[in-house]
Amino acid sequence: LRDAEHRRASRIPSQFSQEESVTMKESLKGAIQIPTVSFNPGEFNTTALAEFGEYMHRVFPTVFRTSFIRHEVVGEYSHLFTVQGSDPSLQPYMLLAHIDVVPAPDQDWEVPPFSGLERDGFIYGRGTLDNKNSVMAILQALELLLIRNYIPRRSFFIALGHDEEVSGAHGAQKISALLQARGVQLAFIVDEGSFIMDGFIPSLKKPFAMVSVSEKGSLDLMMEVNSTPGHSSAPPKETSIGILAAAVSRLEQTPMPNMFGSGLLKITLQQLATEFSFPVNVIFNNLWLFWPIVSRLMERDNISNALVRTTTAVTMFNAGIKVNVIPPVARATVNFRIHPAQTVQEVIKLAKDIVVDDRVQYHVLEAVEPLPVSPFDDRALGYQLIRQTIESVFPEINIVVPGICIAQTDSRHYTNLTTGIYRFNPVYLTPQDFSGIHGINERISVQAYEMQVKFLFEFIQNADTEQRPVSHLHEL
Ligand SMILES: CCCCCCCC/C=C\CCCCCCCC(=O)N[C@@H](Cc1ccccc1)C(=O)O
Ligand SMILES: [Zn+2]
Ligand SMILES: [Zn+2]
Repeated sequence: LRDAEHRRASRIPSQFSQEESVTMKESLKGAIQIPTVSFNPGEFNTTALAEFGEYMHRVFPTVFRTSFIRHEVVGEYSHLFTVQGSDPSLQPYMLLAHIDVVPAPDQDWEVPPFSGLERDGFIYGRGTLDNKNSVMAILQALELLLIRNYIPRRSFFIALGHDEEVSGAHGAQKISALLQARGVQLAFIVDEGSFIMDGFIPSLKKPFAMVSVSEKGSLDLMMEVNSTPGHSSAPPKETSIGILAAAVSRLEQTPMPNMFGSGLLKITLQQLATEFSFPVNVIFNNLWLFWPIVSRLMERDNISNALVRTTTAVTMFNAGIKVNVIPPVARATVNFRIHPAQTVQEVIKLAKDIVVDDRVQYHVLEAVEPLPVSPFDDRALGYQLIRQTIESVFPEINIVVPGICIAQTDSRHYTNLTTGIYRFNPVYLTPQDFSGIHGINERISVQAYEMQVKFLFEFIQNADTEQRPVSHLHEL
């Protein structure tokens, strides 16, 4: 008990000076200005990635000169930090983020995407939400803690991948293998993949925090139709293009089954019920009765639809060689995002059953099963630490709920090291902000970024506990 009291007394308050606040936002702007773009698997801006490594040394000097922090470059441009805690009996955890960004053509942006310009309290640029905000906030929080002479009790790792946007094969996958070879097992991981949701449910005015405890899988299915080439003046009834177009159209017109009944979403909505007024609260509290209506309503919007089913997106279509030649081959690639209650094999079978055309051949280009659901009960240390930290840093947030990440994250490469994978960025996100991720005018407010640093500053200290924190939010 004396130890607990001592720790409480020696806790470092998350207050930053004016000068520190200015420095942290300027450091983020500098990070945005380095165009660490991933174009295709194995095709990166290596000059920018190397520059980013040097930049981290420059803006976080204390992190790099601290004796109990080991820094390693993995896969040429990814970074692994091992922060040695003072108590080896506590199982380590890991914070994840990625350095690379998707391309951003200048066109349509209000400010150039790699300018890091500040306008009306927002920092604009590619990576401000996905995911240089996390890279910089993690290291910034650690730098500020170290300056205040902080020594962690619990060891932790920081893994910064350089190719998340094109698979993570050279970064996260290599770091994962390295840690496995060292016999590391983690208590939990925190990665990107969810936010404090603001305005995503029309009848819910108050924001809520969603911590994603699972993530959808994916399947890139290439469909191919071959036909005999010839002169276009005497065409066959159907060409390879026509056959394939009809096949992909059938896929688009026939959504995969609604999995609302067998998913985590029911728990998400049940836990959210208290936030709604009558009659929605009654409906969400009695989903055993109302789930057919709710699941239908969720299909209406693209984002909530993505939560209830495996989605089908025809993303590539290539065919034809000349205006007057019957095309010998037509190819289309369909990107399915697999609901956690389904498997890759089930989705392939469903797709074939929808197309029902023997002339179509199928090639699996890439397939990833959905990730298992990480524990989110009262004993789940990672989940409860996130919840506790939200409670102290964002006291205005009434509720923290478990959810599903509709995209994929680098965390999928670390399932060998832990069963506790939590995806959460402590940043408010509106549907408009969401459209900036991989879109145009991606931005973060200066205040939101400082709150993210504050969250991590608190979280790292909270993780020094040996017990799971007691949850005060949302008692069932
Ligand atoms: C009732 C609750 C409503 C809540 C609505 C939830 C809305 C979703 C909001 C935010 C989710 C943001 C996720 C951001 C993470 C993006 C990660 C990403 O883009 N990953 C890539 C990885 C990848 C995969 C395959 C090839 C290359 C890259 C991706 O998934 O495409
Ligand atoms: Zn990302
Ligand atoms: Zn991304």
